[in-house]
Amino acid sequence: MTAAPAAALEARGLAKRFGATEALRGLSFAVAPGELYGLVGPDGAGKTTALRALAGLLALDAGEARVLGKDPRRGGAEVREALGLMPQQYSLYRDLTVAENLRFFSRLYVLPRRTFEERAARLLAITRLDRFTGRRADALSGGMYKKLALACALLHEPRVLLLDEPTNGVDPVSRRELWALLHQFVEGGMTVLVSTPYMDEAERCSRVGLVHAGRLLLEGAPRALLDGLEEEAYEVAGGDREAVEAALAARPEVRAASPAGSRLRIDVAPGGAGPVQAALAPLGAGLRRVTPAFEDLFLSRLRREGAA
Ligand SMILES: Nc1ncnc2c1ncn2[C@@H]1O[C@H](COP(=O)(O)OP(=O)(O)OP(=O)(O)O)[C@@H](O)[C@H]1O
Repeated sequence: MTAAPAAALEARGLAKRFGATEALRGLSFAVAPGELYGLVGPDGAGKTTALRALAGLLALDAGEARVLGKDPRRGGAEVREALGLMPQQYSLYRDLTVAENLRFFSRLYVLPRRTFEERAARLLAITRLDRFTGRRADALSGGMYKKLALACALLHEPRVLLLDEPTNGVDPVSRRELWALLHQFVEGGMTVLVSTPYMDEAERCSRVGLVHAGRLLLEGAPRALLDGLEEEAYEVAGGDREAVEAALAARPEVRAASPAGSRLRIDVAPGGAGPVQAALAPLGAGLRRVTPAFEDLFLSRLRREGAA
């Protein structure tokens, strides 16, 4: 008997170059069975390339990908059956209905009819697509389209699910519904790796890896990561924007600044708010302390790495 692998998914020093672009530069992380792990990072960070490597769709230049302890390019049927993938551009048949798309994918997975019917009914119910089975895929909203893609990717009941930016281009209500679905699957014992460019989604994962330029910047449980943030976050309101930005740029305590609607959000070195406030007061601007978010954490770590 072989022992079960400790990690459901493992990326060990993944490296991949496309021409002059180094998409992955030694990316490593592991996802435990039953975990909801978020790979969070901006566009171009290497998230899609990492997911493709784990799905066995990519020849790596260096490093190893493992799914349930197996090389996904050599694991054959065992890996194929265990793994579900929802790529960013999931190719549903746009001129087929919701029900026809599900049936098409069930044939790909060679599911017996009874099994298909039971699973499709359950997936349609939990995605709340059961009222739209006759609607063509090209007439679905962005959120409904993603949910149908998710249902198709789940038809063969994978133990491990890879989702590439499932909430990209989806309205806030559908985003929340998609995350609720992922939590349900994880409660049912599935391992889920999800990539997202939205920093605010990091808090919905049991563990996150912040990715930038093909490497992991930071990894951990969301709350613990935020608690470990050294900088204090503030919002700056009032004053002439240009003058305020110039004053902030001159303050060494200000470690990062980014627009937040009509305001500015800044990360300040511990205890550094006093001098910043003093510099802003003559300009008619002030500071308000806010709860740090993942964006603050990301910017702080980028700056420390000398990448921002
Ligand atoms: N097939 C390819 N050919 C050339 N360059 C590629 C290819 N795939 C990815 N890249 C490049 O590798 C880098 C990482 O891309 P990747 O798609 O993995 O990032 P990402 O984090 O998923 O972001 P996005 O949301 O923009 O896809 C980018 O600079 C991208 O342009």
